[in-house]
Formats: sequence, C-alpha cells, structure tokens
Amino acid sequence: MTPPDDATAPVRHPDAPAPGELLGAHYAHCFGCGDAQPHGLMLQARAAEGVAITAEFTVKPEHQGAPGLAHGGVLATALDETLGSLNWLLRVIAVTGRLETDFVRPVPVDTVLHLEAEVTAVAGRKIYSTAVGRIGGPDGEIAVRADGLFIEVKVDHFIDNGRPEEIQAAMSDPDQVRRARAFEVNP
Ligand SMILES: CCCCCCCCCCCCCCCC(=O)SCCNC(=O)CCNC(=O)[C@H](O)C(C)(C)COP(=O)(O)OP(=O)(O)OC[C@H]1O[C@@H](n2cnc3c(N)ncnc32)[C@H](O)[C@@H]1OP(=O)(O)O
Repeated sequence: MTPPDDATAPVRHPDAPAPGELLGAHYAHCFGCGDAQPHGLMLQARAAEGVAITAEFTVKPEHQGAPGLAHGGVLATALDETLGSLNWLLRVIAVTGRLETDFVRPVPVDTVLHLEAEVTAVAGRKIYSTAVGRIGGPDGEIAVRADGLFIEVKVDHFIDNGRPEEIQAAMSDPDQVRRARAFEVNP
C-alpha cells in the first residue's frame, strides 16, 4: 500500500466537478451510492479542493451488525465507495484492488458518518488513496479509517464481466452511456 518511488502526485481533471458540487450516483443500483437501492447506503459525495471529496452516510437499522451498531462490512463499503468516488475527479475508471480498514470506534444506528478522502499518489494504473470517517460532526472523532489501492480499468471490464441483463440496461440508459463515453474520450 506504499506508493513506489516513481509515483506522482494526482492531477485533478480540468472537467472535474467544482469544489462543493455533488458528484451524484455513478449507477442508480449501486449499493454504495445508488438511489434505486432502498437498503443501500445512498452515500452522497461532494467534490472538495484538489483530488479530494467529502461524503455523508446515515446508518440505518438495515445496516446493523450488533444490536444498534453499524456492521463493519457496511462501514467498509462506505469507505470503499468514498475512495472509489475520488476517481471521478481524475476522470479515470478504476476498481478496488486492495482496501485496508481500521475500525476505531463503534458507530450507532442513526449516526451520520462524515467521510473525507483524498488521492495521495498515482503510479501507472495504480491509484493510492486514503479516507477517514468521523462521528458527531465533520470535525468529530475518527470512527473508521481506510487506505485504498484502485486499479484503472477500461469500460470493457464491466461489459465483459457484468451480468448481461444489467449491462444491457446500463448501455441503454442515456445517462449511463454519456458518463461512460465521457470517461472514454477524456481519459
Ligand atoms: C455500461 C457500463 C458502464 C460502467 C460505468 C463505470 C462506472 C464506474 C464503476 C466504479 C465502481 C466503483 C464501486 C466502488 C469500488 C468497488 O467496490 S469496485 C469492485 C471491487 N473490485 C473488483 O471487483 C476488482 C476485481 N479485480 C480485478 O478485476 C482485477 O484483479 C484488477 C483489479 C482489474 C487487476 O487486474 P489486471 O487489470 O489484470 O491488473 P494487473 O496487471 O494484475 O495489475 C496491475 C497493477 O496493479 C497491482 N495490483 C492489482 N491487484 C492488486 C491488489 N489486489 N493489491 C495490490 N496490487 C494490486 C499489480 O501488482 C500491478 O502492479 P504493477 O505491476 O503495475 O506495479
């Protein structure tokens, strides 16, 4: 998870959303950010300065592990989704290769998890990033932390591997196609 010596600083794409702008879901059925997943996290991410974002996720009863507490895997999903959203600021399609999480404090149901994440380095197709999640407000105590290593892929990664029903539906959704095309022509 340590960038190699030849890694470079990340470069924000000129067409990246402005600081403060909501990123929006990359896919309506995404468990992390989609608004068509009633039990999903519906995480909302906003661009920040540089190659960084902030995001919020409210823990619902559906997200419990122990009574009244968020499931650790759900918290890892929130971190994964937040880190994955960073790649939209680079205009790169990338998937999680490795995710290291620290669970520092329990997170009760109804808590708003305030996440902040940034890309720290890029080396070829490898994108290194880090995130924290706080409770009790954006400046509250750190409850979770993660480091991510994302690997850049082509859109074919999804077309070749996804279940055909969903791929066909995504390909015929004009918004989804527009977003994928933007990735392809503005790498
Ligand atoms: C119509 C459709 C529209 C679609 C619109 C798109 C929407 C955009 C959706 C985004 C969605 C986000 C959602 C949240 C983020 C997820 O949760 S993504 C889902 C979870 N992740 C996955 O499913 C990934 C599964 N893994 C794989 O597919 C493959 O292992 C990978 C990651 C693509 C890598 O395979 P590969 O391309 O063959 O790459 P490979 O040559 O093995 O490795 C490249 C480099 O990465 C390193 N590497 C690879 N894996 C690892 C690893 N696990 N640990 C450390 N290093 C690694 C290699 O060592 C190598 O390093 P160098 O030799 O260059 O130094």
